[in-house]
Amino acid sequence: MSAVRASGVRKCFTRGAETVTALDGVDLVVDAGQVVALVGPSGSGKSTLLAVLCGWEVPDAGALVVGGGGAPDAQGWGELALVPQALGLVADLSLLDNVLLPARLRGPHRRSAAPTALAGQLLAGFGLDHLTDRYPHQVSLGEQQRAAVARALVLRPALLLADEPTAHQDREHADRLLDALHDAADDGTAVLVATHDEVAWSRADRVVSMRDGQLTDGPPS
Ligand SMILES: Nc1ncnc2c1ncn2[C@@H]1O[C@H](COP(=O)(O)OP(=O)(O)OP(=O)(O)O)[C@@H](O)[C@H]1O
Repeated sequence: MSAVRASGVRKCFTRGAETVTALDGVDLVVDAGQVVALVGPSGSGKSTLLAVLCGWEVPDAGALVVGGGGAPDAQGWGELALVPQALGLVADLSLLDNVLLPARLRGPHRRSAAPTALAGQLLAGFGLDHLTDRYPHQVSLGEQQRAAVARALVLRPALLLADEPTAHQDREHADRLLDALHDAADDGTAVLVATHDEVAWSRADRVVSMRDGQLTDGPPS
């Protein structure tokens, strides 16, 4: 089952008299249980593609089906989760409360013990279990990034979009993050990860390459 089906997606930005074509007719399918690495040079359009897929940006043209259908920004955290490049942790919440936020927002009627247990496992696996009561500004950038990945995984979303999730990590922590993305895929999550990390490409089920807003299958030539 595909979690992303995009065809002919186009997105332009206007800066004064200049128009930037960030996405130029992008076709992409990501299936449940797959990890797809989205690679390409800085400025090629990777973050814009993730922004369109999560509903932060509206495409100018093309067809897009995310999850079970409907608008991307109408999907709950259980359907679509995001690790943005800027992380987006809530400054006034501890790391643990940040990670549990998707479960809280989902509402009490559907709350179960499962997210709490998974949050604990993720935080321990990412070496954050001694930092759970700290606020984001009291931990390192790499620790914040690992908390943001844990938050995105805590509901085992149908689709996970991750923008450079290993950018602030040493190799060992990066590998633990990649292990967690692949564990989620083994549980059925479709994972699309924009990355410059060649280990992430080598472990992905598929690599797609962006250049000047155009997407092709396979690693860059
Ligand atoms: N809001 C915006 N307004 C104007 N131009 C934008 C906007 N967002 C992105 N762009 C431009 O669109 C192009 C694609 O940017 P994007 O952020 O998608 O690249 P990227 O591949 O994710 O780069 P990086 O690897 O550096 O994160 C770039 O030329 C960028 O300057």
